[in-house]
Parts: sequence; structure tokens; C-alpha cells
Amino acid sequence: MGESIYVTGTDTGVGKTVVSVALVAALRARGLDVAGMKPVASGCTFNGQVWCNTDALALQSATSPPVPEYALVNPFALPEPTAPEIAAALVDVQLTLQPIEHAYRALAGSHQAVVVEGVGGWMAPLAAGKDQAELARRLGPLPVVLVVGLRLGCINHARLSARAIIDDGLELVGWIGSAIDPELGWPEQTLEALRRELPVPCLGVVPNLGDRPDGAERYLDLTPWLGREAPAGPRG
Ligand SMILES: Nc1ncnc2c1ncn2[C@@H]1O[C@H](COP(=O)(O)OP(=O)(O)OP(=O)(O)O)[C@@H](O)[C@H]1O
Ligand SMILES: C[C@H](N)[C@H](N)CCCCCC(=O)O
Ligand SMILES: [Mg+2]
Repeated sequence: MGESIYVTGTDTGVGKTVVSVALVAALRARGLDVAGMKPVASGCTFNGQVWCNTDALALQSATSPPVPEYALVNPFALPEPTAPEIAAALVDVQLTLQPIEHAYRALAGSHQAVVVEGVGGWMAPLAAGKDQAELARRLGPLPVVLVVGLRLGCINHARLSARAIIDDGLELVGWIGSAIDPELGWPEQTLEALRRELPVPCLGVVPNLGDRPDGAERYLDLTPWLGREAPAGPRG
């Protein structure tokens, strides 16, 4: 389970799903059986049987066989596209960590690694008083990767996020840029500033891939993460 990871981002809509799917593919290319997971998804549609979310479906289809049932990939499927605590309250759901841990353990039992996509940015709570840090800790602790959506303002958001993850006592193994804004001015200089200011290595920069951002794994280099000296202690 040394290759399992928690994927967070500088905000919502910054490329976490694009990168999470790419991480599943990149780890599979290294010969591992890998599952993707989106424990809490707000913004779901009813397919006639269950509520489901496009991020979770993308992660489920990226998963190595045996493909797990949807409820393991996404234990909390909340209809409205808003903060989880609001989305949960709207359908009278109590969001707790236990069902997420149960689903994660099941995935980790059938696969060698699990890529877990978080919700929004790092400080978006899962529920009142329940931070994502608590979940990442409980699932491992899992190491964390930060997806930086490359747009104006991302240097500040990336530095704040990195500081918060490290302050929360989690291991931040690297960051990955995703070029969500094709109009961003001075992209190379922005990347240079991110490389200089962030205290962890860059594991890749996904260029703007247009309307169908598939195949992002070819822009990742996981060596600084997987080749690192892992800290002692329990791992997810
Ligand atoms: N490198 C890229 N090239 C082109 N489009 C991209 C790229 N990265 C992300 N996008 C697009 O930006 C949008 C947001 O990306 P994505 O859904 O991965 O973000 P997210 O952080 O997972 O969002 P959420 O918080 O809703 O889970 C999507 O439409 C996605 O296709
Ligand atoms: C609906 C959206 N795509 C995400 N699933 C939820 C983002 C929650 C962000 C909460 C916040 O930080 O204000
Ligand atoms: Mg997503």
C-alpha cells in the first residue's frame, strides 16, 4: 500500500480528477493493480438506481480489474454540487468517516494501491469539525499530492495549501500542475515561481489538453515520490 495517495488541490475545479485518473494509469503502467476512489462527491445524478458522480465514474473505469462496485468507489454520493456539509444536510445525511474507511479497506484488500480524490481544496471540511486531514490520517496516514490548477492566483493558493497540509502533519510528496487556463499569461514564469516556492518536488505539469483531457499520465514523473525515503510508521 506504499503507493496509495490522497489527491488534493488548490481549489475545486483545478484538475484533481484529471490528475487522479492519470495517477491510477501511471501506477498501473508500473505493474500495480490500482483502484481509484472519490469518497465524498457532491454533485450527482440519479441513474435510475443510484446517485452517481462523474469523478467517481471516471475513477471506477480507470480502476484495474476486478472493477469494484460503485458504492465502494463513492460511499457518499450527495446530489447537490456544493460544499459537502451543505450537500449532506440537504438530504439529511450524516457524513462520518467509518463508511469511507470501510470502503477504502475493501479496495485496499483487492488492489495494491488506492488513489483517493479529495473534495474541493484541502481546507474544505467534509462535515462540521471534520477536516480532510482527519480522513487522510485515518486511511494510512496517506501521503498527499497537491494539484495546482495553473491560473492567476495559483502561487498563493499553492503555498497556502502546502503549508496547511504540512502543518496538519501529513506527508506532502509533491505537486502536479494542470493547465486549466489556456490563456494564462507567463506560464513558464509561473511554474518557475511554483518550483521555487513550494517545499516539495514537482511530479509533472499537464499541459492544456482541450476538451478531452485524457492521457495526462504521460506528463507525470512519479520518481521523486516513489523513490523517496518513506517516513517510518504505519502506512496506508
Ligand atoms: N490539463 C487540462 N487540460 C484541459 N482541461 C483540463 C485540464 N485539467 C483540468 N481540466 C478541465 O478543468 C475542469 C476541472 O477539472 P477537474 O474536474 O479534474 O477538477 P477537480 O479539481 O477534480 O474538480 P472538483 O473539485 O469538482 O472535483 C474539467 O472540465 C477538466 O476537464
Ligand atoms: C461541487 C464541486 N464540484 C465540488 N464537488 C465541491 C467543492 C466544495 C468546495 C467547498 C468550499 O471550499 O467552499
Ligand atoms: Mg474532481
